[in-house]
Amino acid sequence: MHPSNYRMRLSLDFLRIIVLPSVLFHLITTHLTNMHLGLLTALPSYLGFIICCSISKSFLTRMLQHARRQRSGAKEIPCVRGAWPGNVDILMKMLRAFKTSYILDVYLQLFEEYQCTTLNTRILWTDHIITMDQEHIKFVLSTGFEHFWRGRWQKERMERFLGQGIFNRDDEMWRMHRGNTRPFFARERISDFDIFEKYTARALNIISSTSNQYSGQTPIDVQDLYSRFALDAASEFLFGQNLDTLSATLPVAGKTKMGPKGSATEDPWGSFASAFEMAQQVITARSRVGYFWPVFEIFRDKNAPNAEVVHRWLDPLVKSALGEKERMEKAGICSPVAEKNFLQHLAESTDDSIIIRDQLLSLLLASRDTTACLLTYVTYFMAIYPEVANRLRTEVLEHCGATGSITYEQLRNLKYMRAVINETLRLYPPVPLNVRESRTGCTLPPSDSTYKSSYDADAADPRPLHMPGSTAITFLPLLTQRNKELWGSDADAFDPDRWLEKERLSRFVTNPTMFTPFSAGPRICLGQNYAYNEASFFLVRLLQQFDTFSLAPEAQPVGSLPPLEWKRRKGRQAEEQIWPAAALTLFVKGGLWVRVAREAH
Ligand code: HEM
Repeated sequence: MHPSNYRMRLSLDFLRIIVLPSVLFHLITTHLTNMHLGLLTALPSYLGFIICCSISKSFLTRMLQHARRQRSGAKEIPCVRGAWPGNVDILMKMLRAFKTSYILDVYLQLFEEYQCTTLNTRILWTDHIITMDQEHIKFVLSTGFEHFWRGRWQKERMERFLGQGIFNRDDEMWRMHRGNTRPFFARERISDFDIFEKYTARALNIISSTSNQYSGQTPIDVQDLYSRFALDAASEFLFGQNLDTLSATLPVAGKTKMGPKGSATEDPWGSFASAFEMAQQVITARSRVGYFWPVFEIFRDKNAPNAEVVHRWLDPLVKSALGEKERMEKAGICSPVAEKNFLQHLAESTDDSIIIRDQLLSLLLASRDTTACLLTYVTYFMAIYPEVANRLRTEVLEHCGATGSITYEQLRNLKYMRAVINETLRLYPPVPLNVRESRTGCTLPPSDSTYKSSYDADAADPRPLHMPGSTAITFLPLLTQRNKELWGSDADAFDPDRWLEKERLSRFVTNPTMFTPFSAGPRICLGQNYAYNEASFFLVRLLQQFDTFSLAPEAQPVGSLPPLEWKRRKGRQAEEQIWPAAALTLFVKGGLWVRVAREAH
């Protein structure tokens, strides 16, 4: 069934779970037993039979899973035991926590409670695995790649927005996209910094004029600015046209409303950004509700209006690329791949405008929100740790001077800059959680060492674990990358030196999958080096011009400052001065409002 047809899927489930058992019950009572049910007894009897069928099916599935486990010598993934049937209380707790708790804390609490790093939440009797286990994440992404795919449920949630793009397809279609996209991230393409130079200059001009360079009085939402910078640069890099969002209306401190992620401006660009972000929020909300989300969208696909706004921006670009291709074909001109941009190359590979548009949108999503997130959190750290900004600036001035062009080699020599970027990606990975689905049942390797010395005998049991088939697995790099067992007792602290000191770095060198901000295995991020270059380039220019960054909490929109109760909790949340939140990618709720200035002359 096509993933966009979620209503049909729901109807078939209704038939399977409710209608079929009812028909069966009717046949049994009327034809086999000649029972006559009165009005009062009919409803509870039918209901009872339906529930019995579901319980029997669940029991049978568990028996089969047990047999498979016995055969493979694997143990069962520990299961959350809620107080209410179907773990409904756990579902309610999670839904509440997603609104007010620190990012992913609700999962961390479950892992701590059950003393394990992989758990089955079994909400509404449906297996759903969550993991922060480094070994299991490595298996899902890399060593056991063939056992997993994005799967039916994820496609169903994302179809209306991301359609047939690379993030929403598996197998043949994914391979086609990956093969088409990879050449555009070759070293020579991503080391040409002209595009970064152009858009960095525009973004820094905005900072200068908005924040009044020498006094830095006016706060600016840098998360919004970085999103525009990343999108404009990516649009020129990918399809040779600038979406020119840096020229559109900017958010104004104290006056701008809070959008789905950060600030929301009221102009055509604002409506695009809002729809783009809202679509991600809708997908996230669907995954939180789980398998039954279509029940809440029977009459209205919540992503239809968002997709429409976003498509309205992209469709003319696709049309023009297909038109250009036709003209070139008629004129008998065939230019080599090296001379084409990504959109032209995509148009060469297919005439299907929907596939082209979906892939274009996927790449815009990949490049805008992730890079903006990285730059936003680096700026946050420079604001709360001025010594980090000073050390960065000293390195920049030493290797790149105060002006002049920047080369790939110069960026490579900025060791402290790379350490700051990595440390930011460790604590705030732009993709903090992700989901896959098992194709068939398989065996996960034994858990990592986190709870090996636990008092809980089951946690210390070194056997592998049985992963049921057709089951979703949510993995949480943000928690793995803050795991004290892997990173040491100071795992929650921002300390770029852990990437520079040989002994501390050896933890990661001997075990690289404890740090996977760009994912791992066959689906590893294609834009990794592009992102490192872009972020480093931007930071060099930023630090050549400015040296002081300070948070402006009074400019944050109402409801976007961290709740006071976080102060009483352990870990980073106790000292957090912003509210990290996630909707596919990580962001700062309400935007990151800072004053940027130049004190030194
Ligand atoms: C700091 C910046 C970035 C981070 C942290 C990041 C992270 C990731 C992650 C975690 C994935 C795996 C997603 C999944 O499998 O579900 C991914 C995939 C991908 N990323 Fe990035 N990304 C960044 C920047 C970029 C940029 C700038 C581009 C392109 C302009 C890009 C293009 C892609 C593509 C095409 C994929 C899909 C790969 C596939 O499925 O085969 N990324 N990225």
